[in-house]
Amino acid sequence: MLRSCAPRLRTLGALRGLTGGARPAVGDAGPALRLFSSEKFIDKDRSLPNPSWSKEIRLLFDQFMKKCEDGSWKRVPSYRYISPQDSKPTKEEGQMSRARIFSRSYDDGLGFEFVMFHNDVEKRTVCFFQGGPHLQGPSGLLHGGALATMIDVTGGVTAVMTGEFVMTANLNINFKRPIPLGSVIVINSQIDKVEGRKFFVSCDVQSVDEKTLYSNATGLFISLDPEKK
Ligand SMILES: CCCCCCCC/C=C\CCCCCCCC(=O)SCCNC(=O)CCNC(=O)[C@H](O)C(C)(C)COP(=O)(O)OP(=O)(O)OC[C@H]1O[C@@H](n2cnc3c(N)ncnc32)[C@H](O)[C@@H]1OP(=O)(O)O
Repeated sequence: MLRSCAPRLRTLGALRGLTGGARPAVGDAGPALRLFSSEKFIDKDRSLPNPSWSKEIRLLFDQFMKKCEDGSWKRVPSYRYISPQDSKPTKEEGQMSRARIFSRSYDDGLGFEFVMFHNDVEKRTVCFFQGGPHLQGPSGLLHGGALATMIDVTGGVTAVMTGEFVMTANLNINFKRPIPLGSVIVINSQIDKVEGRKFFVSCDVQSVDEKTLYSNATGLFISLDPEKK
């Protein structure tokens, strides 16, 4: 039993390691950005343009990279693998060493293509997302679970950027309009309230021209209690 839990514990160790040991102060985005430090990952940064990106998402990427120049916005790096911990894995744990972050588990263009930008002063994150062909739900439309994943990740990043490592406790999603597969959508997420370890986040999902509200959502993210290892 303990053995079968080992890979999970190791992953949790890796995740806890993201905070670098000390718990950074809420509101300090410097340490928060270091949660995404490439030292912890064995992979290239996947939130940069690749040939599968449409013109539309590239344009949005370029616009926001410009906004990063004065430091008000920061691009959030994103990786596929977390660096393996310590010793050589056993055979059964070896399988786990192939673990990928779900939202980065597809090859370029087939699944979740996205980039996020965070504004620390406004405590909000914007995500530009292009859902690939392997994310189909109803014919020609994006699967609701794929959208839920992106809402979860965007909300989670918004909370994580305060400097805490959080887990999702609750998500409530209203699916208002279907999303054409392959289209680019904009997910805006902000922190509405912080109560102790609880981060209340809201999200809306819109078309690029802001004419269509595809979805709105609220989420509760809870930072891990150091007393409850
Ligand atoms: C994790 C992978 C991420 C990989 C990325 C790494 C690199 C990039 C870095 C960063 C990106 C961020 C993007 C992440 C996006 C993906 C996130 C996920 O998929 S997370 C997996 C799904 N979620 C779970 O599996 C949680 C399972 N649940 C738990 O583990 C616990 O329930 C937990 C930690 C959420 C809370 O447990 P407690 O023991 O610490 O806290 P208690 O004492 O139960 O609750 C504290 C307060 O919160 C309320 N609370 C707890 N759960 C609630 C709920 N569901 N609804 C409402 N209130 C709730 C309680 O009533 C309590 O409130 P009162 O302090 O008394 O006022």
